[in-house]
Amino acid sequence: MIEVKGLSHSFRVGKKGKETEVPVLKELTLKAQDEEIVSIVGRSGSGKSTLLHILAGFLQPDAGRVLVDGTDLTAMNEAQRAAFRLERFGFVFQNFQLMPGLTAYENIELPLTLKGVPAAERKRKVVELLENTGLTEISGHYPNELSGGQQQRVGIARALITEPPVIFADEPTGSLDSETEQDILNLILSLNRKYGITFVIITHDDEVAAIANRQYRMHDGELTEGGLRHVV
Ligand SMILES: Nc1ncnc2c1ncn2[C@@H]1O[C@H](COP(=O)(O)OP(=O)(O)OP(=O)(O)O)[C@@H](O)[C@H]1O
Repeated sequence: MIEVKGLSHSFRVGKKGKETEVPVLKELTLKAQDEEIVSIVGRSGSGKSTLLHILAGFLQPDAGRVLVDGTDLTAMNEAQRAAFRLERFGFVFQNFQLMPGLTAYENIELPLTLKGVPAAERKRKVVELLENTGLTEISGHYPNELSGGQQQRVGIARALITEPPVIFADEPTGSLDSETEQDILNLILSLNRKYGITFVIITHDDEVAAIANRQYRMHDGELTEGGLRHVV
């Protein structure tokens, strides 16, 4: 479970000596229970990316706490946060961020190789995940030989391969047409059900936000909880 309490952050902007403080996050409270899909919807500039960077431990807030299963991320130093992130969090990006020189298979395998997982275990895991994400047939293709939707499937599989309990997705369908968007949202829903992974989705799109069990709305750095979707 992720719990955010009293989270505030400002950026100092402008010329040296003449900087001004711009408050970006104002006393936020947020909760993401295990196995939930949580969405944070808001306009450009409302502070969503700043919040995501703090939740994932890339940025230290001015005030407040981020508790992940009771462990306070904000009390850790940078190295501790990086190690924690590697173990616990996966990331999905709007522009996929696949390695262009690696095939779909190799892109998905890469996090396991970096973790030092033995070859036989890597193969078993990648083959299984390729099947579960519908990618087996295109596993030998390079990113530029794939559609946007296929590239995002590979991006999602790569985030999943190390089995993190939480995946942060920053505008995961922002580069896709509406039909492909639906396809990727269905994949996220099915992976959430199958593996019990918590997804935290940042978006400006109300339709994307609507797949979440718990929906937050960000407006000028303030966050309000906008209702629960009851899954049947
Ligand atoms: N490193 C920074 N230094 C100064 N100001 C920043 C910095 N990062 C973000 N900001 C400012 O903080 C505010 C919120 O930005 P943020 O990127 O969090 O919004 P967002 O909702 O994610 O927008 P978008 O959807 O366009 O990515 C903006 O006014 C932005 O200019």
